[in-house]
Amino acid sequence: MSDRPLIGVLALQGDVREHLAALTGAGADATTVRRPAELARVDGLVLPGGESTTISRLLAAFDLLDPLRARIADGLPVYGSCAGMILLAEKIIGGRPDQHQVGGIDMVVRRNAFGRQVDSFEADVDFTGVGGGPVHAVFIRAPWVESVSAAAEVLARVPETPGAGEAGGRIVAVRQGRVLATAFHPELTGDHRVHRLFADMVREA
Ligand SMILES: NC(=O)CC[C@H](N)C(=O)O
Repeated sequence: MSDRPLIGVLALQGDVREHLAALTGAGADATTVRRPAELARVDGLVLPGGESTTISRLLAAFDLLDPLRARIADGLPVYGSCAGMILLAEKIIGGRPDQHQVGGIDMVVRRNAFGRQVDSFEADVDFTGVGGGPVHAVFIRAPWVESVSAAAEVLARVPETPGAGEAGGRIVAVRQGRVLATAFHPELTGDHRVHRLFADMVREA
């Protein structure tokens, strides 16, 4: 693997530009992925935040669903933020009946867990594997992880502060092998440490 891996951002819907900028800031080459041929040439892939039902529908319409599942089974490193986390879950609560799961992490994720769009939520979370202090986590109509199997590693939880309410202690970052997911959006804060962690996972793959 070269020092600057080529990392794709799935560009069907969602905050694609922000992930491209964060990946570049994290020392990777970044490119958009919309077709199977583009998926085939990347060393890693980001599934952005956005709307998971829409992205799942477009994945099927663009003939990317099966190729993406196949590449993940083959060991492609993938990072999903928010809607991307939902897509990577084996099982979701609160999904639409026609919503497709990409899968990759043996976890159950609850959609829109923190409340409505207006109730976006921010917290500083300790993130295993990310040095340099807590990560400022921005949650926007975010999911949280209800449960993970022993195959998956919990990397971050919402701190149990009085203001956190029901969100306190919830799992919001998970890794299973080469697949990483966060319920929040590190691509929105200008802090590239989570993207650097992912770029390192791609270099190691
Ligand atoms: N910011 C986000 O990615 C929100 C995710 C969205 N609520 C969904 O269910 O897909």
